[in-house]
Amino acid sequence: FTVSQNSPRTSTSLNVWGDKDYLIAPSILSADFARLGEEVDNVLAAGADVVHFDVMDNHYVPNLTIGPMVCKALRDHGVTAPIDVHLMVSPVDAAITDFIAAGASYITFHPEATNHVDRSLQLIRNGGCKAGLVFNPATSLDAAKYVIDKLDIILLMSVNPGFGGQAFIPAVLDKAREARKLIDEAGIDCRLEIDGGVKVENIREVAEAGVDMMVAGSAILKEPRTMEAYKKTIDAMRAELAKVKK
Ligand SMILES: O=C(CO)[C@H](O)[C@H](O)COP(=O)(O)O
Repeated sequence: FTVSQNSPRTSTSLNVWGDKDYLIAPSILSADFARLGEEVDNVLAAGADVVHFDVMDNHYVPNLTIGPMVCKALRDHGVTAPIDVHLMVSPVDAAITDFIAAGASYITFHPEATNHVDRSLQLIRNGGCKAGLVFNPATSLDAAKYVIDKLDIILLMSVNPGFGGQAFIPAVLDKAREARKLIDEAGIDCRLEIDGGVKVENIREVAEAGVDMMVAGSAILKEPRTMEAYKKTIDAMRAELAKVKK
């Protein structure tokens, strides 16, 4: 993968970045890893915009998942949709470099996982990817203020990172409103993403707090694991999003 293929300004990701009010990004943390390619094909055929890819190192978070080889395997499998890599690793720069080479489209990391937030954001953008910071439920947005011109994504964790299937933490809705204000006042082209416990039942409330990129793992990728079942959930999410008051 060349940098230009990954560039948000030249790749297929352009169409799902600016043209849609809301992006739905199923988290493959909840996929059947024994048939990952098929699962990703099915969830994209069902209408997902983005593939959310959770990288956990058993150090920054208490779980161990997947790395750049799996990202490259999805590209080799034929996945052309944006791959949204959420790094739950420390340190971050080596992983950033590896994921750029592996075909990532967006890369986000936690500010407390690196000593050099500004430099790591530049590393991502210089690699042609969208760059973002991730904030845990109890972490303030302060770091975002100092690098706001280098952010394409602010990702709010609405669970403590490490595991899928946890309950949504409602206090994050206030933080979403704060982040939306920050983005709007800065006048930047920045998505506000949320991750953790998002379901058909709460997606509208999340959107009304200003979020425009929805990660959902266990709400979408579950039994019976068919394209039709995934489509039913994604369609129901979009129907809720269509009711959002602007
Ligand atoms: O980053 C994550 C956990 O750290 C997952 O993406 C997140 O939890 C999504 O799973 P679910 O929608 O089941 O809560």
